[in-house]
Amino acid sequence: MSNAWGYGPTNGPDTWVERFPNAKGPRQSPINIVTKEAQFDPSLKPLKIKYDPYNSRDILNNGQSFQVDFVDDTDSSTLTGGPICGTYRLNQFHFHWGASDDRGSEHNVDGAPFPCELHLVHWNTKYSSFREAADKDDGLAVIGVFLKIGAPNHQLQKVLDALDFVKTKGKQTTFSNFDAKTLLPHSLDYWTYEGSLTTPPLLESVTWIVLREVISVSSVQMAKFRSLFFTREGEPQISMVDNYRPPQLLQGRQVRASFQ
Ligand SMILES: NS(=O)(=O)c1ccc(C(=O)N[C@@H](c2ccccc2)c2cnnn2CC(=O)NCCCS)cc1
Ligand SMILES: [Zn+2]
Repeated sequence: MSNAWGYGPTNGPDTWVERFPNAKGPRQSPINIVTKEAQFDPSLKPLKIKYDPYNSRDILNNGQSFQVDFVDDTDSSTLTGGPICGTYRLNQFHFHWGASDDRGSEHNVDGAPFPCELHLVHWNTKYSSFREAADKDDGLAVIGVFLKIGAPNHQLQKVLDALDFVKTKGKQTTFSNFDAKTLLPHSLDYWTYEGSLTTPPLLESVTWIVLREVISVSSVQMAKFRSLFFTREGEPQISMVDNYRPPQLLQGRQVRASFQ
């Protein structure tokens, strides 16, 4: 039975609560980040990111986005420091984007969306696997990076060139030797808050780390994202666009800033 949830008119974010009651939970993501209300926390440590290109394995169209999966059976690609305790391993990265450049990100900043948002997904090694960590309060940490229309991004282009081989749901191809660190901006200043997965099962297990500095993407490159399909080969084609959940209620949560 195919994943019933999606981003269409009959299975989109407003319908998810029917099968995934977490949708109404107290720590849902994404959110709108009101920069003036984000309090600087001097106790927050700098992010320490160590990614080994050797761990990148394949690229997959999972019918909601495309993701680059990493081998995560050792501590060779890890996130430490920042707001988290202990060591989190990189499991995958993926993106969310719009049908046009005026929307597409999941988090908003001062009420404004970006055309695209990158998520680098990590799990806490105090648990034995991503799946075991996925439903624990401190199980996951996701780094969010906004993409803004500008100069072509040559590191991103390596990922986009592989999309020709994963056009439809379920397609995957080898994607080795990719250094995910090359997708990060120079500054690792961030906002952080306690939230959730932004897709079903919407588990409230994510420490969100949203970078303040954006990376660039050209309009031509955005068109490449939009050349993918939600649907399987041979099915009536539905373009993979607008695969983002809108901002959710803060419900009293505090957003902290690592910078003044
Ligand atoms: N957008 S986000 O960064 O918040 C995010 C990060 C990771 C996951 C995820 O790994 N989800 C899978 C999962 C498997 C086992 C336990 C729990 C969750 C799952 C469940 N059904 N399908 N998937 C695949 C899936 O959703 N992959 C992530 C694609 C992002 S659109 C989802 C969202
Ligand atoms: Zn995501």
